[in-house]
Amino acid sequence: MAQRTLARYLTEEHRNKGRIPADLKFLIEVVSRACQAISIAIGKGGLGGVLGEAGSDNVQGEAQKKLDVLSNEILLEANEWGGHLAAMASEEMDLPHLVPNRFPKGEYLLTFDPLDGSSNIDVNVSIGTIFSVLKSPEGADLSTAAAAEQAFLQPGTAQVAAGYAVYGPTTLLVLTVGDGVAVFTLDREQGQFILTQEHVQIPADTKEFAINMSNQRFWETPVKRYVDEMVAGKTGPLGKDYNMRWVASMVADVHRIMTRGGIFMYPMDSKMQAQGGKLRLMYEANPMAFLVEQAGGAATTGRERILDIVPDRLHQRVPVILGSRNEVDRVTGYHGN
Ligand SMILES: O=P(O)(O)OC[C@H]1O[C@](O)(COP(=O)(O)O)[C@@H](O)[C@@H]1O
Ligand SMILES: [Mg+2]
Ligand SMILES: [Mg+2]
Repeated sequence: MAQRTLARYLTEEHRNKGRIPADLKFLIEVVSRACQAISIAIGKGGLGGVLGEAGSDNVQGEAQKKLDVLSNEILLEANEWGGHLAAMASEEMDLPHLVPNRFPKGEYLLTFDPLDGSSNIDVNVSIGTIFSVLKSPEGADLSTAAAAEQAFLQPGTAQVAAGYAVYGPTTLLVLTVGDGVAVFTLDREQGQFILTQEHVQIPADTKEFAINMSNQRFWETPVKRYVDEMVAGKTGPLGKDYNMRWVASMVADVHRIMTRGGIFMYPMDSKMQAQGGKLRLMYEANPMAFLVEQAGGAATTGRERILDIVPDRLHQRVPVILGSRNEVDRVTGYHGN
């Protein structure tokens, strides 16, 4: 049987199922080509001069790596002439980037974390790109970058597509257009993403959890209780032994959960109370929550469904608990919900 490329999958979603308009299909293809370019840059590593610090800070006060900056530029450049977008927003930019007037414009908004897992770049561990697509609201003020921020402030339920690329031993693109989750593997010789899995389902139960345990003393009581119970294993109230994994690249941790289940938590803690959490809503939590729900899992902050949050700013941070449904429900229940 002929290989199903990303382009073919998207054409089927457009033509046969009527799920996505042609514009969205082309936009996703452009994003996928940018991810291919990022994958190639990463593959060169020290030979390509892409490792190390950029010598600058982003809007969140985090030191940027060369690859954070390069990946951001690749995504901006690839998408601005594509003709399907009105504006883009990124972890690495204070304000939205408007598509310049010299290029054709479209009705979509794209947000991205160009390079996720920055602390893993220089140690050759899996990293990724996360993206989310929204529609620009009718009559949105896109006259200036500052005014455009408002157009992005839509809940995750408004996403029309979301995905991530994981740059690991293989480069994968994991995508949802609201019709389940599909996984594409980059065939480097062909320069194409090929469909390798469809209808991804996250098992409802798991024996594997992912959390940065070094924050334990800062967690709130419900998360402390839940992790204590998992660590107690067979001798505790959950009655089974758990294993722990923490890659420290959200993309890689979420991908493991997509593959074999598990629960991922970057919960609220007392160090982060003022900033609202660690992970960013618009380009980390929302796209991952959309993907996880489409794969039958659940995603909450502990207190509410992530996709229901109405953002009040572009770089808003939120606590994140996602993965196997029964485990997410359990710890969300411990928060009194
Ligand atoms: O260093 P920590 O506290 O383990 O945090 C790891 C988390 O931070 C992140 O790296 C944040 O993403 P960025 O690298 O895009 O800033 C997540 O991917 C990951 O889950
Ligand atoms: Mg990130
Ligand atoms: Mg990043």
